[in-house]
Amino acid sequence: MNFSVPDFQDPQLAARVQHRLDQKTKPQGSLGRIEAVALQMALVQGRENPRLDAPQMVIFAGDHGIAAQGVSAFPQEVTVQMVHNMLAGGAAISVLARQHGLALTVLDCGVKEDFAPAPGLVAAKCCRGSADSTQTQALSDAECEAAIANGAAFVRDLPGNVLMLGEMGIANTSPAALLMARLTGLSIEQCAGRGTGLDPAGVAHKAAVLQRALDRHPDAKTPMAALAALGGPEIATMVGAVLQAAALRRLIVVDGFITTSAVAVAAAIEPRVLGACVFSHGSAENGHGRWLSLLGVRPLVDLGLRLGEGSGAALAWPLIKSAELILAEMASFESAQVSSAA
Ligand SMILES: Cc1cc2ncn([C@H]3O[C@H](COP(=O)(O)O)[C@@H](O)[C@H]3O)c2cc1C
Ligand SMILES: O=C(O)c1cccnc1
Repeated sequence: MNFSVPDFQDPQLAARVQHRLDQKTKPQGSLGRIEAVALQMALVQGRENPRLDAPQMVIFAGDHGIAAQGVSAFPQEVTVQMVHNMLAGGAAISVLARQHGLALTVLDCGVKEDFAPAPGLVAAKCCRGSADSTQTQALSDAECEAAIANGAAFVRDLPGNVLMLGEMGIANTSPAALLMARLTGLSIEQCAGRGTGLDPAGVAHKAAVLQRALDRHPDAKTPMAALAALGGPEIATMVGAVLQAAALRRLIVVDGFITTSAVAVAAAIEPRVLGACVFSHGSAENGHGRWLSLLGVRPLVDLGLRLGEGSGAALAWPLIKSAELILAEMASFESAQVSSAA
């Protein structure tokens, strides 16, 4: 596994782009975070005139053995059912992807059942669902490596220069919370949340289960060891996809808590990936805000979302697109013959 991710920090390019933004017909800095996103996409693409081409929303789907411990409010078969719903165009992400012209692909990273071939579905199984991490490693080392390679290979073949992260997998807030606890050192209570809608007793049960998983794997400390012991198929596949997308200078739009877990593992392996990531929203899931602060990043919007599926990334897409167009199309004081500040 060797991803050569560029150093997106280029002070000279940044100064040139900032100068261009400052010359546009507006008070300096008045477009706020939109200007920061424009600057970021220039640095990611390594050019003064970044353009966003064929954004790809990818739903990484997988199942989780830890679901057997009653850590989700929904049964495991919902993963398969929701994949069908997404392919049929009826899920939240189907609606939002259609609305915004985002190509939508479901990547089967390790759903328990097999799917018949279908338009918009790509098979990349590393396993048929992870094992229960309270009992054994969630993914064997070989499965985890296969998942990372699958994610990287998938992104290499993907058109466009924007990767938008979505996921589907009943119980996957559990591996995400486990990875958060292991990577940050925070207590499991600070990382585990309601997921699909557990009540307080359900959250307490989930935290107790997750503490057992952490205790079962005390030596899984490196990012790769933690990912295999505590993670899951769609998270591991996403880690490979994120590393590969950053290596290819693609902008990565991160959705909620689960996609953040994959980005955090990728960043623990190669910190430069964070430079390629735009975080769409602050999820209402308990640990998310805390994790984003520790990663030193700020989400674009806060809409009280707690769905996943890439829904927040899709909702933030128009803001990201606006940043591109402001930089590309807005006139300067000189070209529009507007007087600049006195
Ligand atoms: C109908 C339905 C649609 C969803 N779409 C995304 N998720 C989200 O909820 C799951 C994670 O929460 P937990 O860890 O509590 O199971 C993931 O599938 C995530 O994508 C859904 C969940 C449900 C029930
Ligand atoms: O933030 C998320 O990604 C999330 C939160 C709850 C349930 N599913 C996903």
